Amino acid sequence: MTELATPVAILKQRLDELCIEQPQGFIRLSTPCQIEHLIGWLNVQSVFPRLYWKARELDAPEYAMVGVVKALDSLAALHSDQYALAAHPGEQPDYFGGMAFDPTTPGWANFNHCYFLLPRIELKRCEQGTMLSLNLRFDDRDREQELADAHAALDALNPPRPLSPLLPLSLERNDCPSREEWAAQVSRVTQPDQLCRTPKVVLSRETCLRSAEIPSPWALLSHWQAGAADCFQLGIQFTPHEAFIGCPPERLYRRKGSHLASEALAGTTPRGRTAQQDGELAIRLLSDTKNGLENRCVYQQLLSQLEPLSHRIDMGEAHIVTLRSVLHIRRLIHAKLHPEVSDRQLLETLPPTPAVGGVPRQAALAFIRQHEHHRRGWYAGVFGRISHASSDLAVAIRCAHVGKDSIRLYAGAGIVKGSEPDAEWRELDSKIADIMTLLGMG
Ligand SMILES: C=C(O[C@@H]1C=C(C(=O)O)C=C[C@H]1O)C(=O)O
Ligand SMILES: [Mg+2]
Repeated sequence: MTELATPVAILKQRLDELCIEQPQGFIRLSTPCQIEHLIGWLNVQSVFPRLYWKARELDAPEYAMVGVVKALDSLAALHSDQYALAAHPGEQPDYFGGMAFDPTTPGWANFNHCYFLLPRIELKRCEQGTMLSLNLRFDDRDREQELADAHAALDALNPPRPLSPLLPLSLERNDCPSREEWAAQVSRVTQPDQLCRTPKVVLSRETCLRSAEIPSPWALLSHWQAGAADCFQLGIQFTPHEAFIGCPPERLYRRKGSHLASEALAGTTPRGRTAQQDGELAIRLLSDTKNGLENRCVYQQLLSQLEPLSHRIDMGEAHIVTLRSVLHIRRLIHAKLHPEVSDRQLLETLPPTPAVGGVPRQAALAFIRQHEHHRRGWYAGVFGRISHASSDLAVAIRCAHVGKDSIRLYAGAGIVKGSEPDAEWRELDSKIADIMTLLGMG
């Protein structure tokens, strides 16, 4: 018996026992399992979608899932699905997925603007070990069909295999916008009359790397995450030849009951070569006017949006977050939400934050729609886990779209008074440096 065969056999037996009962609502059948490397397991599954999620705390559980019990393509549908299941007593499910940056513009092929799924098969690894779960529901479908689908999902599971190493690639790079176009866009935003209308616009770049041989997105994510332990780690794949992966450092929010944690993460400098240089750069970053303004735009908007939703809001001091290639300024925000505030309301209100859009929001988005020529798709959107009891969502930056013959890397920079095109271009490069190094292009 392999590390998968026994747990699958146990779940099948539990499923057969379930047939005799009269199950209602949502049911999760779980059993311990020996699988250690979740991404390696995900890489060999044949069912889509495949999804991976880990929050940025070092002890956060890791989730890998395949297939769907139900997929929701709007926040309204997600909200009513949660509401329907909450009518049945017992456990409530976790939903996973994300949203595009701007639903009013064309997105990526095969990526809905909004997509959250209740997974069919879920592997969850935490400090106590790994659990394999089979999810089912009986409130909105034919019982026999649901049992048959669940059986088929177990039958389709493949045992894990080690991921292949990343081989050196020959990649051709193309930036959109080009360096010259970028300089023109930055100059436009920093014109005094434009700054009066939009004090901050986050401009972005798509770096397209082409090659005849593209590595598995899961192998890429596995190597990427090894150097990004203190970041969120995510991946979603709807079809065999395209996936969205990333290791974002930024939290949109985490909600536990009515306690909300959010943050303003904005203001950047590339890392130094020594700890002493990093220390000096950190002091300079915290006192820098341009970077301070980038951060202030984010927290001011978050505070004003959270104000009507909360009893109480607290914000911490500005501090430095040290990542592998960059330093950022961050301020943590905590709020006690009014009891009726839902994830739907939070997700309809907070994104896109000025960390990825700008201020004022609508004018900044209008500028981006007019001047950016690439499709952001799910880059700078939202990605994470939602449940009745708690939710955790990342701002989907430091991400890549992995296609059949290309890897598209995305990076943005907050353009404000004092931004200079060359320095902001270097900032974009420092934000993709981790993945570029992995690809042998560092
Ligand atoms: C937009 C991105 O990052 C945002 C922009 C930052 C900046 O300009 O200093 C820093 C962190 C994020 O707020 C990105 O990484 O793509
Ligand atoms: Mg910046």
